[in-house]
Amino acid sequence: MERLTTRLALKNITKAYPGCVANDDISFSLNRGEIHALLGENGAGKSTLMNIIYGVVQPDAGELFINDVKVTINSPADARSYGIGMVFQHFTLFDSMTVAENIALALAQKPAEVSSAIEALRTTYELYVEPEKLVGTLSMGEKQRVEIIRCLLQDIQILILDEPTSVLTPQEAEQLFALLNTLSAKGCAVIFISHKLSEVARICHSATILRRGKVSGKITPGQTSLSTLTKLMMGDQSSVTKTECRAASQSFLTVEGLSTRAYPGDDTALKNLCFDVKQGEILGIAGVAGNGQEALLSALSGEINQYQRPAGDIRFNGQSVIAASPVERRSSGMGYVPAERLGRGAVANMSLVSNALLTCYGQGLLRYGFINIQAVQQLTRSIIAKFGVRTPGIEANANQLSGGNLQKFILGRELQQQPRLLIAAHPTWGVDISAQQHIYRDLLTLRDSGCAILIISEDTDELFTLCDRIGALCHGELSPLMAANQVSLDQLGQWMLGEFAHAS
Ligand SMILES: Nc1ncnc2c1ncn2[C@@H]1O[C@H](COP(=O)(O)OP(=O)(O)OP(=O)(O)O)[C@@H](O)[C@H]1O
Repeated sequence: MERLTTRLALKNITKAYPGCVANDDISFSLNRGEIHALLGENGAGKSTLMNIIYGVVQPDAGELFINDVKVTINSPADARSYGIGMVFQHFTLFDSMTVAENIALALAQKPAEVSSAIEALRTTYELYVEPEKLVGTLSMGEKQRVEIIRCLLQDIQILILDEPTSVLTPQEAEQLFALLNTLSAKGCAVIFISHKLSEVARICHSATILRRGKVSGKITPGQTSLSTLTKLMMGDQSSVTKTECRAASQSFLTVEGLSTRAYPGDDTALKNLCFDVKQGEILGIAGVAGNGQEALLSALSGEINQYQRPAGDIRFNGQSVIAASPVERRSSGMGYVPAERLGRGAVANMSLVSNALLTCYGQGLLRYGFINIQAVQQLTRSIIAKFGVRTPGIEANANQLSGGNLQKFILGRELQQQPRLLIAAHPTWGVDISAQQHIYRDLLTLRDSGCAILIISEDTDELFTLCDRIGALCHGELSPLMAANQVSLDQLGQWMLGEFAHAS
């Protein structure tokens, strides 16, 4: 008998962690075909609530109902048996297997059976990825489609998407919106977590706003203006207007003929990259993840092993640093915000105090080889206060912070050091609008104080808001770099897809 999930309801859900109540008496409901946005500042409790619905986290109190019958969801497998599927921000696919093999694993079927099921979805939803393609060769948009296909083939009727557009080109985001409308028309409900209010207003029928673990409002996005929506979430905010760039003629970062080799499991190799970043300007490099961004970040930061040393040259203020260690590069004035927050940007099971010390040790925190612990604690408190990091305290471990709050901490730690060159990957990834505007202002102030800033990001809105010059990386090659006000969103999207003249 076909199972049909037509209504999900949560009543009085509460979940506490040491030092914080992540979900405080939350009630929420979702009907067949509804696209429902879940909004809220960083640490508001969105991921916790979705993890409860998907069976990853158990609530301390409260009840879940499917079609008005009380249920307990103990695991993701339980959730899927009730027709609930989730696509996480970080995809859960095996790169070395084909699309059909990946899906077959989840369905316990043969890849050939899956291939014909994929064909069937093509006609119903205009949703298709070639079953024989290796997942490692797919774009982020295609990988996301594979995740959605996998959900639909498991008869999912409630689809949870966690910040789904943060990894897509503008063109891929449009395709996703069209798919969500089709899914909704066919009765599938969607929970859409996003910090981008314009897309919420465009595609969502309803929205729940969380603030500090509680429901602070329920609204109809299409009938609510963007400014009202922002105020409901954050209170009054003025958005950042980019000031005129007064870049010096002198370059701080010069990259010449930078090429890397690709090793199995590594990001795409870089092919003969040439560019510079001047003091007092922000250069933005767009691109869909996996097109060489990781290789470029590693080459610039020096976080690379000696066998992977790139060809070509990198100079900071005229001095070659191609053979310099990350520590030496930092002492020449480099600040660095890597894409990966846990593991690269911060050590997961170390306290915020220890994580602050990791890169700020040069700020007078060490004397005769001893750590001045009071000074480190004071610095940590000041980063937390200045960047509005929500945490139970300075001794909390990095992995106890919500994604957005950890991002604020890592960026704050680097900005606090007043670098002369800042290399930042996706600086406001997962950060709420209030914090985002705060970070934009800080980056522009840093630029105006003469810092050279390189931003590598998938978020084109962010790049257009901040950058003075802009370009894109695709298959390890760099597009032309042009003044941001001379480049249209469409043009940047084409560059992100590799449509530009290639360097010989
Ligand atoms: N495993 C955990 N241990 C301790 N505290 C946690 C844990 N997971 C979440 N929290 C805390 O619960 C609160 C809510 O976090 P959650 O990740 O649900 O927020 P969010 O709204 O998804 O935030 P973001 O937009 O930054 O991803 C935060 O204060 C966070 O620090």
